[in-house]
Amino acid sequence: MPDPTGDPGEFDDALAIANAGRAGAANPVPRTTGTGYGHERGAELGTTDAAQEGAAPRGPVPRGAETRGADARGADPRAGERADERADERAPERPWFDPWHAPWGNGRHAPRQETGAADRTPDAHPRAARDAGQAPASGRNAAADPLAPVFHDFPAAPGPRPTDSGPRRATSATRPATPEPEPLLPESWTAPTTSVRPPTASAQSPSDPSDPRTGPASTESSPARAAGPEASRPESRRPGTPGPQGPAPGPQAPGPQTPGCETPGPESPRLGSGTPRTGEHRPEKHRHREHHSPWDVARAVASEAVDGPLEPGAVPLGPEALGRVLAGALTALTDLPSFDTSAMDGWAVSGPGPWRLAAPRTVAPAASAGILAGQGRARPLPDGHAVPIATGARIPPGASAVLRSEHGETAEQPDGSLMLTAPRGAPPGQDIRPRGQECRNGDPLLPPGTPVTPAVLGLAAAAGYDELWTYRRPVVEILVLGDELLHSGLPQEGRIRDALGPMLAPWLHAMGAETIGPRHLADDEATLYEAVAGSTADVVITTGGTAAGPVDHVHPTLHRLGAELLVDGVQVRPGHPMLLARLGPVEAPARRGRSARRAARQAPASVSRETPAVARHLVGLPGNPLAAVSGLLTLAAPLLGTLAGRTRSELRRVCLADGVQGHPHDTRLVPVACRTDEKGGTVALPLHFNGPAMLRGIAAAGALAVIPPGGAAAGEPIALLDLPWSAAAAFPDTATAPTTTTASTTATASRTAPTTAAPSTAASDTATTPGTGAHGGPA
Ligand SMILES: Nc1nc2c(c(=O)[nH]1)N[C@H]1C(S)=C(S)[C@@H](COP(=O)(O)OP(=O)(O)OC[C@H]3O[C@@H](n4cnc5c(N)ncnc54)[C@H](O)[C@@H]3O)O[C@H]1N2
Ligand code: MOO
Repeated sequence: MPDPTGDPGEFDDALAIANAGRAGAANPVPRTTGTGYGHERGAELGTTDAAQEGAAPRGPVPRGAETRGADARGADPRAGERADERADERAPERPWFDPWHAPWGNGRHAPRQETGAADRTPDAHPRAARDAGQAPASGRNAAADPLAPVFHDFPAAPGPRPTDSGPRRATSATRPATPEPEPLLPESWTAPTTSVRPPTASAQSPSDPSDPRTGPASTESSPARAAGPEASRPESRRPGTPGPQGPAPGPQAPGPQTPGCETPGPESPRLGSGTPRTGEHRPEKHRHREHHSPWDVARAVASEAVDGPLEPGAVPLGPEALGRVLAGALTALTDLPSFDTSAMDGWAVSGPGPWRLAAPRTVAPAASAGILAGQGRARPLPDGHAVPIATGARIPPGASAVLRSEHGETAEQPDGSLMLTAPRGAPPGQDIRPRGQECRNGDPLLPPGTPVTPAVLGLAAAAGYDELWTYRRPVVEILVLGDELLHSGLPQEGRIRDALGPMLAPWLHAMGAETIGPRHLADDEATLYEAVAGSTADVVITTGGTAAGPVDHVHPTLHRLGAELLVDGVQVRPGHPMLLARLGPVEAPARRGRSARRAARQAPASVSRETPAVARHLVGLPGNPLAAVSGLLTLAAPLLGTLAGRTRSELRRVCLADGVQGHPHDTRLVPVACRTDEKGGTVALPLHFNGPAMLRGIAAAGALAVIPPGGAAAGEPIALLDLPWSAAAAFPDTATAPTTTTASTTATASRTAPTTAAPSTAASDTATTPGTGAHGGPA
């Protein structure tokens, strides 16, 4: 996990390992310093316990029943595209690198030829240079450099590499001039809703299943279907529930991704509003321009492709609930604490001291002699008496305070009894946690739409829950396409390892989904058709085959299935061939099984018992691995976020530590690592190795920066797509809060989540964090 605090340490070590050191600045943040981004009243008054708990000072608690405490709760576009796309595939400057593999594209180096690089890859390994006796030209101990060549060098001094050899293309020495502005949302743009290109002849010819390179046509891991929860608890154990839709995920599209202030997004195009455009007779490059959706529009379309969350159900309080989203408010089922409780080991005392100890012969408050946690109601304590008591035990009726064991002195009296004295006294209410201090029965604790975290599980248990009413997790079936893919061992004979199969399932889990697969399918249209048509998942994710190559079967298959293309290409790099299609529905109850139907029947009255047939969707991810990640975050995450009931939030913005070249027309998604600059602000460091086929940058990243067409300069605030395992994604409020105080960072913390009025408990114990949904983070 990236360190959002910017504390260098293990993470930077990981970066260094990932990138094998770099001749350059030792610390990227200082290096960029000059780039301009600088552009019932408390019962525990005066006690340590009160301070610990943040309880408001409390006044005297009258002697009597324990319940009294309860009241106190108180350039050439094409050339530009290619150059830009590859600008960041470069290896950063490492003198031991073969010049073919040296960095380029930031104005300092000429681009390498595509073919040369692949052929000479082995030379690029640092070991090759070591073996050849080469030393880093800079004289810098690169191995000791904790900071990595993943970091961008832009802007940088122009000039070709003197050691460059082989054919080169000219590249601009500086960041390319911003191209003529192309609005992200052209007035004429409408969401494509038509079917797809007709199947090609090649696409229709079945592949040979016995092709040894294909491997098994359908290797399936054990399905992990969403089993509807076995709800068996009384309704009184469920939180109140919202309407059938639950918390409406905010429909707002994020604003245009222009550098600068966050601006509200335009009304996103509604599904079905588009003029059908097939462009089937046009060359691919022209068709592309017409069909491709602006990036933020594509996200909005994906988010709104479904009306709302999947059906809610009761799940036991435990791992099964973790990561789901509350379908109703979490309401306290009890006062907390549910009785006046001793906060300390010591003595419960009644009135001002000294006190006669009710348990004679006990100098220390031994367990056998006093009131222990877990015991029932104790006998009333008469005025002027004390009784040993343990932390967590019920305060006996009549007690006015708790005196800590270290604050009392006992002395034996001539009659053999023990007297307890307190040199500092025992003010009423001291070290008593009054009943209802944290909440009263019925108080709202968390709003619907709150993701279930470990802490939520703990709170729910404390508040009396045995199970939680949550939205069902979306089930995603992963279909990995590509005859060239190997599933173990080293790449060989033109075949490569499948990088997406191992990556997607855990990534989807981190996004709150359940998965089936990955299934590895041969490049064969019939196989793909059967797999998609037969899938019972809410969402099918395919990898590869989205383009127009001879074995790219996704479009023809969707055509055969009569699918409705909601997004057919996105103006984003990498990943522009990504797509989103609506498949025919599968009748929901049959699909979801008995337990889900039972859960639907047991829904609280406020929730519709009808389980509507929900359309299934297919997200087509391009085969290039980083392009697939781009598609995952652009299309799958918003769709799954809505299905899971997550609330959308605006993307946080963080200033770039370095400038990033932009694509002339398209949004770029560039892996970044967040760091703290010298002013204490969070900055996003663009990482190298961000080419479409590369995962090295993203593996060291905490987020993807959304770079608008034309690029972004150092110091510009840039929207981030936080990766689901980054702290910022999981806890967007906490992650962005500190940045509001720095000039170099802009935080966006607005929420569409419903909020819960904080219960009127003691001061700082009242914090209720609404809208922790991180849909807008990773989504
Ligand atoms: N004439 C055009 N060709 C291509 C265009 C274009 O606009 N016009 N776009 C390129 C871009 S950009 C991408 S991205 C790819 C997308 O192609 P597909 O989605 O059809 O993907 P494949 O062709 O199957 O694979 C592309 C690439 O990725 C490798 N791959 C595939 N699956 C995996 C995996 N699971 N793990 C690792 N690597 C994988 C595959 O071997 C290819 O190298 O189309 C371009 N072409
Ligand atoms: O880059 Mo493609 O953009 O490799 O999806």
